[in-house]
Amino acid sequence: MTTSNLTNIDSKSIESKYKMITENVTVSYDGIEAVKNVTMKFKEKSVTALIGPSGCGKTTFLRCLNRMHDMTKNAKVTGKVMIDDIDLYSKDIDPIYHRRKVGMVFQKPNPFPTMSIYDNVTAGLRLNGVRDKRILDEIVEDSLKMAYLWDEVKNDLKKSAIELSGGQQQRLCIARALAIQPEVLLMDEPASALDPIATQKIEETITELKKDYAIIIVTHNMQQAIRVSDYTGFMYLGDLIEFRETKKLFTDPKDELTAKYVQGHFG
Ligand SMILES: Nc1ncnc2c1ncn2[C@@H]1O[C@H](COP(=O)(O)OP(=O)(O)OP(=O)(O)O)[C@@H](O)[C@H]1O
Repeated sequence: MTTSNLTNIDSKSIESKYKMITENVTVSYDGIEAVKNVTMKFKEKSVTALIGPSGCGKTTFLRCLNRMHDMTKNAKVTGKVMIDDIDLYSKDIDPIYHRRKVGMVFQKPNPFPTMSIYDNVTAGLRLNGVRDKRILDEIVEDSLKMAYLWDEVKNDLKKSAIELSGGQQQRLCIARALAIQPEVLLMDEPASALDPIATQKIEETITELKKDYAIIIVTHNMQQAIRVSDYTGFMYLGDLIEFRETKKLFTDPKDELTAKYVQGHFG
């Protein structure tokens, strides 16, 4: 399928200010393309959802946005991923410095199991040489507040992270990602391992975080995309089929495949 990605980008999106832009991103595993020529623009202070059937390339694409494929031996990425006009894949940049601008939250909560809540949040900072206790304390409080976990754990920061509930662990992982002060937050099905109440909390957290961040979220759950996102990209077999404001994509899809998918004809 060769749908032109650019023609299906909503014209309103193009006028706005973008935090991140991908240009013709292609990812192949052992020479087989899993993501094909994807061009997308991610606005500041907004949530963009990536939807599509299993295996369509959502996670593969998301992982390009912070160069996570650098660690996958059989993966090859081509194209550009621009953050504030700097190409993350340019040979002239320090990938570690720029990768720090992009935080990631995974499908399953993955706090460091042997560490306390406090140490989980500060792990990345300490790795980057921050030692000042006063600064660390401040960042712990700010990050946990941003992740809407502070009130539940403020008196228990030395408690082991694995003593938290699944939903709390996921919000701790969000706090850990925020502690290194990223500019973009990537979330790969952040609520799929959680119960409905924890899911609601994560969705509320996402809605609050978008006041400060560009958030890109992969989700299987179309209702979740409708609830939390401003823009949605529908992918199919590695192609970006349609990318528009969420409301429009779900109520007035331009592409027949998108229409079939959002109406639940295949999944
Ligand atoms: N490390 C890998 N090596 C080889 N092929 C891979 C690898 N990771 C993913 N793939 C393949 O790439 C394609 C896209 O996978 P990806 O996980 O990105 O899809 P997805 O849309 O996120 O799926 P799901 O919704 O099931 O998580 C699939 O065909 C998958 O089998």
